[in-house]
Amino acid sequence: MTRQELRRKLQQIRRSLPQDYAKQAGMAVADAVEQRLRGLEPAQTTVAVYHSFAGELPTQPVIQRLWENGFQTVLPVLHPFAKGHLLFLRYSPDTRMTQNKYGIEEPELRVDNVVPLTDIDVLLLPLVGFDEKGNRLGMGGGYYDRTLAHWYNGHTPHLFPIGLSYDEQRVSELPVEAWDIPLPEIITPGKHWRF
Ligand SMILES: Nc1nc2c(c(=O)[nH]1)N(C=O)[C@@H](CNc1ccc(C(=O)N[C@@H](CCC(=O)O)C(=O)O)cc1)CN2
Ligand SMILES: Nc1ncnc2c1ncn2[C@@H]1O[C@H](COP(=O)(O)OP(=O)(O)OP(=O)(O)O)[C@@H](O)[C@H]1O
Repeated sequence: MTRQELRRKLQQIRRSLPQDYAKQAGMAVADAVEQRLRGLEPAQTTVAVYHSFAGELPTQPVIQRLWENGFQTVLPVLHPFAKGHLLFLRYSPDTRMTQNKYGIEEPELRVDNVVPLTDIDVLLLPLVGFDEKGNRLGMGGGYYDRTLAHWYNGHTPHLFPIGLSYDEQRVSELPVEAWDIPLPEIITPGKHWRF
């Protein structure tokens, strides 16, 4: 199967999961993320989250839990000029939001609210599929691949990436491209994967 075929198939599987199953899954992952971050000083720790869309595991419970614990959170925003790149902006309950070209909620772009990748401690990221080596298949924009490249090249010593996913999005082996960077960790409702 090609990447595009796999992407379509996995997206279809994810979209067909029942609503109550999705809700339980989101809560289970919120618990696991909370466990994983235990011991970190919340006020001093910045966690990049994302707003789920297109059948992704619901991240609202994760975001809610991080706020309850006092973590600093940021959300990805499509870069206004650099195609295929993300910016990360401060995100709190009173952040003014807008919708990007894909219909995903993101903070209004204000330069004061941009947080450099070097100031982010934990990068929670979406995926469409993953395999037993931590390889990741995304939506196809290369956005997170470009973000992960900074980490992989050692430019972000504090950053730690963790993928969030349904168990149903795992395949035994993904086709890998030169720019793909495997994730060190993925949290699903059923398992905490460390690669
Ligand atoms: N929740 C969430 N936020 C995210 C991402 C994500 O995967 N999930 N991204 C992670 O990169 C970025 C947005 N990336 C996207 C890339 C492609 C399409 C998209 O709809 N592309 C095609 C259809 C592809 C398909 O359905 O297979 C299109 O434009 O029609 C949407 C978002 C930033 N924010
Ligand atoms: N580090 C990079 N530098 C330059 N181009 C890149 C980089 N990473 C990915 N790309 C480009 O981005 C495009 C999309 O890549 P790919 O299909 O792997 O996206 P994805 O991982 O599914 O999406 P995303 O990371 O946005 O969730 C590819 O055409 C690739 O050439």
